[in-house]
This record gives sequence, structure tokens and C-alpha cells, in this order.
Amino acid sequence: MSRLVIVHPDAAILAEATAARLLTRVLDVQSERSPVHLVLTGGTVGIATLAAVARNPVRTAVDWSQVHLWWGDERFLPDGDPDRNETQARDALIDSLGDALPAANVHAIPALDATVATPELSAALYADELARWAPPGAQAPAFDVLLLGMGPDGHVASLFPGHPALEAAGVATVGVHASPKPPPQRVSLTFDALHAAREAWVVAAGPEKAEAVASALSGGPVEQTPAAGVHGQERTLWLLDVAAAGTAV
Ligand SMILES: O=C1O[C@H](COP(=O)(O)O)[C@@H](O)[C@H](O)[C@H]1O
Repeated sequence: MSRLVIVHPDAAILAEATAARLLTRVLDVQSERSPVHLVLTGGTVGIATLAAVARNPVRTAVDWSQVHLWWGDERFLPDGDPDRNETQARDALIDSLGDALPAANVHAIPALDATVATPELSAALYADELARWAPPGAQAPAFDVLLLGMGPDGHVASLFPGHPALEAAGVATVGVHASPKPPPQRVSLTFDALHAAREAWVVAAGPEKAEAVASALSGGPVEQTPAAGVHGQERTLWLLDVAAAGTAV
């Protein structure tokens, strides 16, 4: 397993470069196997990256009928809420793909509604869906790319420093309450599921991320800097802008 840290001049170039890298990775994987499983992230750079994918002409070379989209976490809100990571991803990329990407390939984390009233139920339904696509004996697909944003506090997905959800083990998903970042109720992949990824890519921009980047790259305790616990089975990429890299790189 290798770790690579790549620093770009600013957030805009980081998003463009990550989008280009993502499309190339999908094409590389599609030359070897199908389907491709991608985990999307919310957050500033995560959504900017999806918008950059939508603008990139290379997207037309991808066989989207063989791409499955998942999320690393979700804000537990009603369907279509503008704060849902799914809604933002649909606006930035998914809607623009039209019929090329079958609706059944979009594995959104179930939204809050009359039948899904708790983050725990949403998490359980999402875990069932992950298991349906997992190789025998596994809880989740071996994601070809796990995209993760990182908060200034070092959180990834909805795994926050010192939060009990960090400890969830033996399960692929967890319901999150009292998140320090709004909204308070969320659903997240656990570290068990994050670690199923072949490649994990952490994307972060801005000076407010520099301290957490430095802590994660120096192997800081996962309880304090959850991003420190991220690794892919084959490769881990840290995709940063100069400001987030700070003095750590
Ligand atoms: O709330 C969330 O925040 C993080 C990071 O967001 P950013 O705006 O600081 O980049 C994101 O990775 C996560 O998916 C999202 O739910």
C-alpha cells in the first residue's frame, strides 16, 4: 500500500486535477473490469470536483452504465434538501449525465421521510445495499475510488474527532447524532467500510485545513484526527492545495 501527497497551487486547480485524475482512473479500471464503484463526498472541494468532472470532455469516454456511485456520508435530511450531499452531487454532476448513468447505479443514502425516521434505519438500509454489491464475505464493494473531503477538525465522512461513531466496528455504516457540524443527524460509512477501498483519496483545500493535514500525515491519533485513519488497500492519495499542505509537505 503506497501513500502519495500531491500539492496543487489552489483550490480551483485541485478540483480540476482531481476530476481529471478521477476520469482517468475510471477509464483505467474499465479497461480491466466492470463495474466501477466510486464513493463521492460532500464538502467544498468534493462538490467542486464533481462540477469539474461534468465540464471535462473526457467524461464522454466513460461507460457510465458500468459505474456505480456511493456516498461516504450523508446529512440526514429529506430528499431534495439542498444540504444533502446527494442533492449537491446531482446538481454538480449526476443530472448532467442524463440517461448515460442508469438511476439504479446511484446508491444514495436513504433520506429522512415517514418510513425512514432515524439515522439508524437509513444506515441499516444503506448497509443492505452495500452488502448486495459486495464480494462474497464482504460488507461493501471494494471501491475503486473513495473520495473523501476533510473538515478543519480532521473529520472524514461523518466520523468526527472524539465522537462515538468513530468506534463503530463490525458494521459498514453508522447513524450519527449530535454531529459538531450541522446538521446534527447524519449517516456515515465506518472505518471498516472505508478500508474496503482499493484507492482512498483525501481532498482538502484552504489554510483552515493545514493543521489537520499535518496531524493526519504525521500519523496523529485517529480519535483526534479521524483522517489519520484513512488508507486504501492499494493506494492512498492526499490531494491538497498549497494552503492546506501548509508546512507539512
Ligand atoms: O459535512 C461534510 O463536510 C466534509 C468536509 O467539507 P468541507 O466543506 O470542509 O470540504 C465532507 O467531506 C463531508 O462529506 C460532509 O458531509
